[in-house]
Amino acid sequence: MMESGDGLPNHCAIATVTIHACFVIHYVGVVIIDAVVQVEGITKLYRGVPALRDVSLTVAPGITGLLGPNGSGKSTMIKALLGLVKTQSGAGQVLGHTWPGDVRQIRDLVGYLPEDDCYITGLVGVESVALMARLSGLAGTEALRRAHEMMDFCDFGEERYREIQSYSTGMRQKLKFAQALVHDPPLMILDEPTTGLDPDQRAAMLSRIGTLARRHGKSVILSTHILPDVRAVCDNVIILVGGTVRVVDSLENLSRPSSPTLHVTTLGDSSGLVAKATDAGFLVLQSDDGSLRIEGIEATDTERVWQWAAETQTSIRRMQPALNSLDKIFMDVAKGPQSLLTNDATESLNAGQ
Ligand SMILES: Nc1ncnc2c1ncn2[C@@H]1O[C@H](COP(=O)(O)OP(=O)(O)OP(=O)(O)O)[C@@H](O)[C@H]1O
Repeated sequence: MMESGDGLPNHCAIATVTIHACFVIHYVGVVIIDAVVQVEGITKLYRGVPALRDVSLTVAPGITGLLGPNGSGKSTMIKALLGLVKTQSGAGQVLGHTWPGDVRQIRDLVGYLPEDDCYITGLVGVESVALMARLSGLAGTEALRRAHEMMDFCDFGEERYREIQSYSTGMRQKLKFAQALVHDPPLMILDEPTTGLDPDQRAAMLSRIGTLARRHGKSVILSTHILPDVRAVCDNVIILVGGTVRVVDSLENLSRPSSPTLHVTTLGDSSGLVAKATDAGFLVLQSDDGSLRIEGIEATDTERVWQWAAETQTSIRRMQPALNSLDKIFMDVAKGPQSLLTNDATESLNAGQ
């Protein structure tokens, strides 16, 4: 079997191209991106207590970060989409299938990595992945071949022949990932896939997620508390708080400051530069680490900053357009009033309908 250069076999690439074609409709000169998930009015009560309150959301193709404080309803939302919990209300579509009516077909098209461990004691790693392949309809030899391919993609060596009970946390996360991917689904729903991973393993996991989305056209819903992971790979962000959707927007939109701002890191004293920028009418904020945010100045206007630095003998180490901090957005949203931010992904989808 030929490979596509990143450990995934070519049939995987072909399948995802085909799937992608189903979700991107070309009209003359206009590309309308269809939604991967579009649901409305989902309410889920656990013994009368709401975990999801009239949730409506649209997930565009690409990688979407699903964020929220503990208990905000992320896992319940995922389980609801997969029909693993029954909801009191809600309707919509997932990958073009009616939700919740066609939930069995939907499950066939989704690779789910649950938050908790899920394996059968006594099996070795590759047997466990092959079992998942067989459960999703592949015949014995093909299931085993595919399981090995997925284990290669997840950087398993000889450990694939060890019993899973002996696996480290990182290996168990990789195993769940291989299990979720083995049937080549167009949509992956990953619940905390990097929890418990060391920095190298975490980077490798994020790189795999990026590869699946960018090279193989898969869509990913990534539920996580780790905001740098969202910054690293996500295109869009959904924030749930108290069972309601507070934000659905692209990461690019959320990151863009309300006015153009430069982030400048200097070596040593920067007071001269601060004075020059302030005299020129710009608001300058100094961070705890000593770096500066010069607000109101366009990224194309860096010449002026270099000039001020030269005039005040300030050494600039780095200068780049400033981004809003995802941590701050998250904290503001989590503690703030009902603030539904606009959703450029949803708007572009709605505009095309
Ligand atoms: N099986 C259950 N029975 C009763 N209540 C539940 C059950 N599962 C979840 N809940 C409650 O529903 C709410 C949402 O929980 P959920 O696990 O969906 O949140 P979460 O955002 O995934 O949390 P975390 O980030 O901690 O995993 C919480 O108040 C939780 O206690």
